[in-house]
Amino acid sequence: MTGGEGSDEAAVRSRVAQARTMVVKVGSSSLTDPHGHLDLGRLRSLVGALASAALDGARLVLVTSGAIAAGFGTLGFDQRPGDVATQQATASVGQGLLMAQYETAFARYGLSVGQILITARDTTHAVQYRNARRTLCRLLDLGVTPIVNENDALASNEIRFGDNDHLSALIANIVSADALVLLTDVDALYTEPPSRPGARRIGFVPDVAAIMDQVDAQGSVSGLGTGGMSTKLEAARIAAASGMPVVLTRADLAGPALAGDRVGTLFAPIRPRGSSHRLWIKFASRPRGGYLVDQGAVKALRGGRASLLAAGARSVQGEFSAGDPVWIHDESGHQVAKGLSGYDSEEAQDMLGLNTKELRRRLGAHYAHPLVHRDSLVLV
Ligand SMILES: Nc1ncnc2c1ncn2[C@@H]1O[C@H](COP(=O)(O)OP(=O)(O)O)[C@@H](O)[C@H]1O
Ligand SMILES: N[C@@H](CCC(=O)OP(=O)(O)O)C(=O)O
Repeated sequence: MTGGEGSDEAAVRSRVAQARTMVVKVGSSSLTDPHGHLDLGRLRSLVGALASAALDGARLVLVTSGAIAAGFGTLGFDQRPGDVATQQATASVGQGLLMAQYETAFARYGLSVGQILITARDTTHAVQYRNARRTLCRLLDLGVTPIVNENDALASNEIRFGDNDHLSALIANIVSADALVLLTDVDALYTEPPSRPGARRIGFVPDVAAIMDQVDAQGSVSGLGTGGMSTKLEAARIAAASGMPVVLTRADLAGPALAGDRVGTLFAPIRPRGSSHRLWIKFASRPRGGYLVDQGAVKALRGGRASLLAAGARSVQGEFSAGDPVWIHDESGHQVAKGLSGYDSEEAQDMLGLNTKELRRRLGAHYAHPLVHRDSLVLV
């Protein structure tokens, strides 16, 4: 396994210990009793650990599942509903109950909470993303702990996250967190599901990208959560590639995990921290179309810090508006980069293959700019 940006375990632990802004994600399996109902004792002890960190000066965002768990008993069901419409209705009932419990639990420590319900669309569109960032950051500045969940009642099936692991990594990007803490029902990542006899505990992962296919992360054993370990590994990959350390451990170890103590699995950052804007382009934006570019353009882009000029673009793929995220493909159709287009797909058609001088002469000065500016472009 190769070492990443911060491959020395002690150094990464100390980054967690010193982290000021942290996103903490807790899964359904850590908030429920054996029948799948919300377990208030577990919720309150989690809040105890979070409150203690917050009172010590940490700026925490809690990404919490549990709306369905909190709602299905009230509706008279004896288990989590299976169909999407009933799940959504149950989440709508349960989300209020869940929030009420968090509000009461945090209030015992004199702390306020604010609810943020988010859909995948809120993270894939630049304007909503900025809006979410502004609200979350303002809540943190006001000393409030934002409590985030997916807006299950409204999220449509095709675009929903479905599990909160991925969402928590994107929230960590949105608030430029210093660390991400994933709390679940196992103490650490294992080489395979821990119920299997040969499973070995992994304490430190210097490079999450390198470990992804070495670990067997089959779906949830508890049947209460949705993502299992594979969505947690994916969340850890996004966070590590965004330059932040990740701790994965059991929810009752939240206190030591937030303090940077030696618990759970620690994932080292694999890159220096990027700007929130570029991280959004890389991990959250969903392009609807793109540009196919020639070899010269690919070379320039891969060389680093180059913009995509119209001269190197061969064709426009799909329909998009100026400002939309787009893929940049090479001539064999491989993804090279992602970025925000400076032009509508229709305008861009007339610009293909033209150099800056020709663009200015034929189409006017407004067109003498890159198709995708380097500040809004990330290699993939
Ligand atoms: N390689 C692995 N290491 C650790 N846990 C694993 C692994 N593969 C699968 N799991 C299972 O993943 C489960 C946690 O995922 P999930 O139930 O979705 O939790 P949550 O509700 O916290 O999101 C654990 O109960 C564990 O049994
Ligand atoms: N958003 C849903 C939770 C989805 C879910 O189960 O997520 P997780 O437990 O984190 O795998 C809820 O609040 O019930």
